[in-house]
Amino acid sequence: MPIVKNVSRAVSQLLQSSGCGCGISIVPVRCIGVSPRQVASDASFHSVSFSESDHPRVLITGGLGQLGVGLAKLLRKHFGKNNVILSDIRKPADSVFYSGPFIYADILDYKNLREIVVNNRITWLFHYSALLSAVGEANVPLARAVNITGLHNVLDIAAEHNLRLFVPSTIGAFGPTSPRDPTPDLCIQRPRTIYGVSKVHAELMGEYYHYRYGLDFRCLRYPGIISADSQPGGGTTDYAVQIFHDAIKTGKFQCNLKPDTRLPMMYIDDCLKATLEVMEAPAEALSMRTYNISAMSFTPEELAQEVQKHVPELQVTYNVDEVRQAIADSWPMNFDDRNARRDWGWKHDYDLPELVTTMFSFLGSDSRIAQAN
Ligand SMILES: NC(=O)C1=CN([C@@H]2O[C@H](COP(=O)(O)OP(=O)(O)OC[C@H]3O[C@@H](n4cnc5c(N)ncnc54)[C@H](O)[C@@H]3O)[C@@H](O)[C@H]2O)C=CC1
Ligand SMILES: CC(=O)[C@H](N)C(=O)O
Repeated sequence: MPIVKNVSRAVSQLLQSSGCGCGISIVPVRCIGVSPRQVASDASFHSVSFSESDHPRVLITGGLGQLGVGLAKLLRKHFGKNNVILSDIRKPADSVFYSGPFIYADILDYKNLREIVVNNRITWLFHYSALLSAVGEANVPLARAVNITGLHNVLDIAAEHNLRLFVPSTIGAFGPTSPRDPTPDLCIQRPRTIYGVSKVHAELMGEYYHYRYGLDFRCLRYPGIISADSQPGGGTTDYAVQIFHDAIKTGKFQCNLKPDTRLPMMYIDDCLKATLEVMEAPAEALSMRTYNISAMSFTPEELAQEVQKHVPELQVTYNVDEVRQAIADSWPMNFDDRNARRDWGWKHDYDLPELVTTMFSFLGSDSRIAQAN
């Protein structure tokens, strides 16, 4: 197990430091055996270790989930196919495997992860591995391991190798005692899921490593993300993806949340655009290291009405899943993202009507049950 040495020295340095991460001589990040991993004082933390003319060398962890393949595609367009490595513990589909570099990476295996970062000269890391809200509640020990222990591994490797690190957080990082309409960046965060607790932990640890060790940590709190060509991984907002597939395949959709459950949502292109933009933003522009981002907010009933404009025959019924409903009832209804808009120019492209039109054009309206009949 990892041991943090020199605790008293580290604490006294922390208490003496101004909080900007400057002026710290040697910081033990994590020590194993006789090979302490250290971050030297003269490391250039706020700029990544590639020259301006070079592209970053990117690693995406947990890249085979709902968001990772799309992120790899976007980043490869910007930085070149071979500069972006997708990784996961699952076997990739042929289309993913042959679209660019893929590697096995278990974030719980510290040495393997470090080897990948070193051998591939990684400079930017997007840490997407996680267990989402509903699957997390179904397996708390695994969620704790992946979302918390895995994050610790990633943070230490990022600090040790001077990486720019992106870790997504979520609307799920808030709880029933947070202001819910709207939810600002800074407020009470007392989530009631292991997913939420682990994400608050990630926000705080990332910011702590930033102020304490100078780690270039960047974090966005994503709303529920809606995508056409990738499936959600077991969250509370999954219904908002499933409705499109069911509308097309069967013309019937059974929703597991109540019709009036309002949650912030976003189309995947906006989410990935924001992720790249915050990673490219100059450090001076970032007054914070964790930002809410927002695009739209709707209830299942409102989404169904918009979907019915495209599939008028769609029948929607409600069979509430108590676990998901309790989670959704504790989450923000609207997200206040004014800081992201002011600091680095965040602006979404998709509201509800554009989202629904885009989803149907992706999924192919020809195959709609309504038309097939
Ligand atoms: N999809 C959404 O609506 C939202 C996602 N996020 C965050 O964005 C990130 C990506 O989300 P999704 O792609 O939707 O998640 P997902 O659940 O679809 O994919 C997560 C991936 O992590 C991988 N994974 C699990 N254990 C691992 C391990 N030990 N080592 C390496 N990989 C492991 C899984 O195999 C899976 O492919 C997550 O951190 C999630 O919390 C935040 C808010 C909303
Ligand atoms: C909003 C999220 O973080 C995710 N989609 C979930 O529902 O767990």
